[in-house]
Amino acid sequence: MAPALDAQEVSNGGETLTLSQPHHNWLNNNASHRSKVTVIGGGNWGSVAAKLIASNTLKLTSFHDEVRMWVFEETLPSGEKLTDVINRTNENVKYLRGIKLGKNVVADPDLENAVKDANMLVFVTPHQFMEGICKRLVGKIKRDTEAISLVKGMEVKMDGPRMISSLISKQLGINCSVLMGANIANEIAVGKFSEATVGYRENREVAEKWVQLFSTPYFVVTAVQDIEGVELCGTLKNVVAIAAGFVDGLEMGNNTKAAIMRLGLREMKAFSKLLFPSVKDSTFFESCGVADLITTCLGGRNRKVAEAFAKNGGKRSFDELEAEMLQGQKLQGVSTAGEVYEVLSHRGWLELFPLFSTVHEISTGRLPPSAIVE
Ligand SMILES: NC(=O)C1=CN([C@@H]2O[C@H](COP(=O)(O)OP(=O)(O)OC[C@H]3O[C@@H](n4cnc5c(N)ncnc54)[C@H](O)[C@@H]3O)[C@@H](O)[C@H]2O)C=CC1
Ligand SMILES: O=C(CO)COP(=O)(O)O
Repeated sequence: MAPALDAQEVSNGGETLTLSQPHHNWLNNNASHRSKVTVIGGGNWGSVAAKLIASNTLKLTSFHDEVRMWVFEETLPSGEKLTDVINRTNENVKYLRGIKLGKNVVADPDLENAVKDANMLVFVTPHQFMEGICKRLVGKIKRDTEAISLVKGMEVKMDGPRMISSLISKQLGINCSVLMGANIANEIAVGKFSEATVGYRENREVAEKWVQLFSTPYFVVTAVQDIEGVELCGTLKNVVAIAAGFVDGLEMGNNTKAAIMRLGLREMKAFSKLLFPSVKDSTFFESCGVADLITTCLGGRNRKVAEAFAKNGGKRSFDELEAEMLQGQKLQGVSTAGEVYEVLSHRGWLELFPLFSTVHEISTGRLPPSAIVE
């Protein structure tokens, strides 16, 4: 979390705001104090996030135009490097083919170089890579940096579950907000309307700066002071989406799928509140809650691969189906189900969460897909 240094009062359109020193620079439109944004992750959602941000940094004087995007380097079948192709064509041909990112997006394969001038970091990679990325960034981040995590997932350690925003905050010593919502990346990439929720811990000014950076007429962002609630919604709905995919694969129909979504929402809420009693009921009615649950259970990648898993009677593994169907994109629901299961069994809560635990047991082959409705 950013240290609360000497509080200052500044005037903002007649309203007096009290700001801590690290955030003061953000309100200063002087070119030397413009905020510089780096997106860490160049996958499907990472590329769309960079595109949204880059359309705004060109218009808003409080940001540098250029948006750096750290891309995990890979060699394409043509023999070219992915970052070279992105910088030459302005397209992420592997993860978001056919969409121009904006000329001010610069792909960078060097993580340290990508963050060296930034004071706003947007984390958006599959959650399993976040621990390694954070380790590489220790000591490389500017002091007054603010972060936001778009990553849906969590970690489980010996001392219990840890949300990705806390991993970032603790490892890097910076404040981290989250942005989650009903956000299927391919739809936003072509300008179809959607909403999103920023979750923040304390500082409303910081949250508003993130809202400003992401908002477009077709991407409407709202901020709520419930970081754990927002992040747990985004994380747990992926487990429910796996269950919805099983139901689709078994051709059980819409009523059954709606029942799965209802039970899933109930378990999402119960689990979140058991872990963090401060989580607010109202958060489940924001885009990050019920709306993300619905869109992912209808049109997400977790649903799609789980449908194929159930159609194959569980005989082909998720890893195999993921590699074949998503071509490098990653599922989060199967590993999240495993992480949730670990928390549930460790705390003796398995019986309280039949949907979450059954998803894990089916995904690991201990139960058949039909167990989802038993
Ligand atoms: N795609 C979507 O529609 C949405 C995704 N999200 C969330 O955003 C996060 C990122 O998702 P996407 O951008 O879609 O990623 P993705 O599913 O496209 O994953 C591929 C990314 O992983 C990277 N990668 C592969 N191996 C790596 C390694 N060893 N180290 C670091 N990176 C590596 C690839 O370079 C690529 O950037 C996930 O938590 C996801 O749940 C959230 C909302 C929408
Ligand atoms: O999080 C998402 C939409 O908000 C995307 O979900 P999938 O990873 O299942 O595609």
